[in-house]
Amino acid sequence: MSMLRLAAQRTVASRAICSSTRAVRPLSLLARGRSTAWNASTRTFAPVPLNATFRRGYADASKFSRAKPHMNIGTIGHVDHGKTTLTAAITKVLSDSGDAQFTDYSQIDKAPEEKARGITINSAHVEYESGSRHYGHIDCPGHADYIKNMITGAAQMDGAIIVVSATDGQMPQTREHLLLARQVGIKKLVVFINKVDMVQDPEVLELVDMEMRDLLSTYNFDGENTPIIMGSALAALEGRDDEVGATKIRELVQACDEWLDVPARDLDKPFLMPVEDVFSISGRGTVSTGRVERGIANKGDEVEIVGLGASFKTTLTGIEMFHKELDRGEAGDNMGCLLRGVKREQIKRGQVLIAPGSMKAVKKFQAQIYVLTKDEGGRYTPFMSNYRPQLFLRTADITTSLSFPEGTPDAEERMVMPGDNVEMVCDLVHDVAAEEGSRFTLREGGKTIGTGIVTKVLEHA
Ligand SMILES: Nc1nc2c(ncn2[C@@H]2O[C@H](COP(=O)(O)OP(=O)(O)OP(=O)(O)O)[C@@H](O)[C@H]2O)c(=O)[nH]1
Ligand SMILES: [Mg+2]
Repeated sequence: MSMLRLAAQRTVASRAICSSTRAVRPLSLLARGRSTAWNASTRTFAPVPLNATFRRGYADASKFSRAKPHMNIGTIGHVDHGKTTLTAAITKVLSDSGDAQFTDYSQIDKAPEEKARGITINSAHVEYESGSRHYGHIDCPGHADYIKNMITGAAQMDGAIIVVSATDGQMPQTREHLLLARQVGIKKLVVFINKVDMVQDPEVLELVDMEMRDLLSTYNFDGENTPIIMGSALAALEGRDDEVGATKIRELVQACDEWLDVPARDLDKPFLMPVEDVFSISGRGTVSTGRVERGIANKGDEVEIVGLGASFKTTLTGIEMFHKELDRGEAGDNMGCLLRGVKREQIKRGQVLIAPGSMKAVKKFQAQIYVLTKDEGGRYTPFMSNYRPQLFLRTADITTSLSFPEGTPDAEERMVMPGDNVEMVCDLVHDVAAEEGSRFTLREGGKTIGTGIVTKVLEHA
């Protein structure tokens, strides 16, 4: 193991990563079309401005087919382990059988800063099909500075592929992403041990495999039975060494088909879609994108926008998914909604679109919180009442103060230690749509320090 760790440290030390904490808007399915869009007649991606893309969607988009069940998955894992290469490789291998449009690496990491630094910053959406499913795939950033974008991406996934490099073995964001995946409700993962072309010693691969199984179990995934595929995303992308390249990609997709479950969709519950991103389309209005968490929305339905100070109603005048038009969106869909008469400034990430009256914004709630230990990437030291971390709930990111519930003896002197499970009161700076059972993550200074679940709403907005 020491060899692996040493190799890992070397790799990290050798990476020249300038650290920027600039907040970056994630790309969304529609944002992806901001610079390229699939042209069915020429079978190529062509540069198209966003506005044109969305308008074109309405002008000539074909209908989205529901012939195969739709599932949202994506790539997570430590920086540089090959998530984007794997994403591109999947579309390449599946495009050979006509089940995907090849999306090259440079079309996924296409922002100038991503290209300059060779890392993913924004999560990106691609789509492909297996024999039995239609997949929406979100490629997440691995760099610790962009965990915020990773959380937003992972929050939309029903299952995930965790990529780990055979040369490094598990690394800090391998662990943190697993924990966050668990927290946002991902139940099953498939592991892809990448870069096997760079490892000659089979024992090293065995060790990475064993360690990943242990780690999965630590975070309450099924470590014993989770499929682990070993291959080389780069070989597959470059069309060489089939036995570690294309063959392994096909095995990976098959493992996703067989192991990851399409979750039971809450179609009967009232509609809820967290806002992931917002665009303004001149001449048409404002579009909000996100994954429908529950329920159904039909074109023409009234929806309410709730959270971050907003609460108003509007009409859904259009629904689009992967540039194809829909008459209705349902739980699990990753879609864009055209909203009547809403200005771009009126809606932002962190709010939700809901069936009118089905949920309220809250300012204060009681929650059961688990505080991560330093080994889990959390705090080294305890904290006290009035501690103020960032609270991530669905796509919202809000400062909260934490205090002990009324009546707690010696509340002022009480300390919360890393590893503690505590009941605390969250008093939010802005209101957010939440209810009992809503899950959230607490972060501070670039670290995940806790996870929690709302147990009782104390104050509505
Ligand atoms: N030798 C080898 N190199 C690989 C393989 N897969 C990816 N790489 C290289 O590893 C580097 C990082 O790959 P990316 O796909 O950008 O990694 P990533 O996980 O998306 O990185 P972030 O998104 O920044 O977290 C690139 O130089 C790839 O060419 C592989 O199978 N073998
Ligand atoms: Mg990447």
